[in-house]
Amino acid sequence: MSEQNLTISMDRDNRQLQLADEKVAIRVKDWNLFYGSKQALQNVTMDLPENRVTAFIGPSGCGKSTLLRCFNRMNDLIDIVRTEGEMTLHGDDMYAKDMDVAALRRRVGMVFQKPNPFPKSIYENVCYGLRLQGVKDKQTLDESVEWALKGAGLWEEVKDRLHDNALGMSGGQQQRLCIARAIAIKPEVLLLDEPTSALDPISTLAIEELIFELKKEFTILIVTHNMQQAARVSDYTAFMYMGELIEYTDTDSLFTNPQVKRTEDYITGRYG
Ligand SMILES: Nc1ncnc2c1ncn2[C@@H]1O[C@H](COP(=O)(O)OP(=O)(O)OP(=O)(O)O)[C@@H](O)[C@H]1O
Repeated sequence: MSEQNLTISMDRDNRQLQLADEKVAIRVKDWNLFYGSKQALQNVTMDLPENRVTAFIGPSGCGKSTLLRCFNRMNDLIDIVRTEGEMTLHGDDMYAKDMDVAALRRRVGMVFQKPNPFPKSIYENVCYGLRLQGVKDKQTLDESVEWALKGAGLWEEVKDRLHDNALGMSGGQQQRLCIARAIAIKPEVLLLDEPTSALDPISTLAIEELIFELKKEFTILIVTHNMQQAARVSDYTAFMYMGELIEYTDTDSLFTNPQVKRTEDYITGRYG
């Protein structure tokens, strides 16, 4: 585990903030990403703190999801993608030639915009990753399913119907199930890509409350279109524009006292 202090840096104007009490989960240095000849991320440098929620905001197409997908190498699945720069997870080079990508994805779990449970029982959805890892012991599986469903705030609602098909649940329940499935294998980092955009306000509130609880155990990185949501759930916020990290600081400062005009224009609704 890295004991490095967190440095939030913005090279463009040489402004640096030191948050001495934070530990770094992911360190990104001079990161570039190209889709073919089109550059989608430009010289992104940032440290992402452990056991905190960091939100990525910015107008459509600014590269939020592309950057999030770099953290578990999901972009490897796209042939035309090329990357440059450094990315480490607790000190380990995530893009090293000998990095086992499946192992990396166990350390960095992901939840997508639309809930995507498997057409299996609630129980089997949650223990899917553990079974893949070869866990067979029923008591271990039972305990993990209960732990993950409690962690995802779903246990009381489903404990009497664990063997029902997950597709019979509401959208909000399905998304919490996907969170339970992701945390069941105890990743270090949880990536949430607009996790509430397909949900109603009540389910959204449940997920936001959950995020607050989950950061006690996991480092959480969330992409959201919704600035109020970023302000409500995150400790730090990164504002991106056209593939660049424009401003990155604690959420209160970013929303109340942005240092860059482009950030101010965005959060005050002048564009986006
Ligand atoms: N698979 C792909 N192939 C080519 N270009 C892509 C691909 N995925 C994304 N892009 C381009 O990369 C840029 C960044 O897209 P990305 O989806 O990361 O932005 P975003 O900020 O998450 O947008 P949104 O908020 O609309 O989801 C856009 O110009 C997009 O068109």
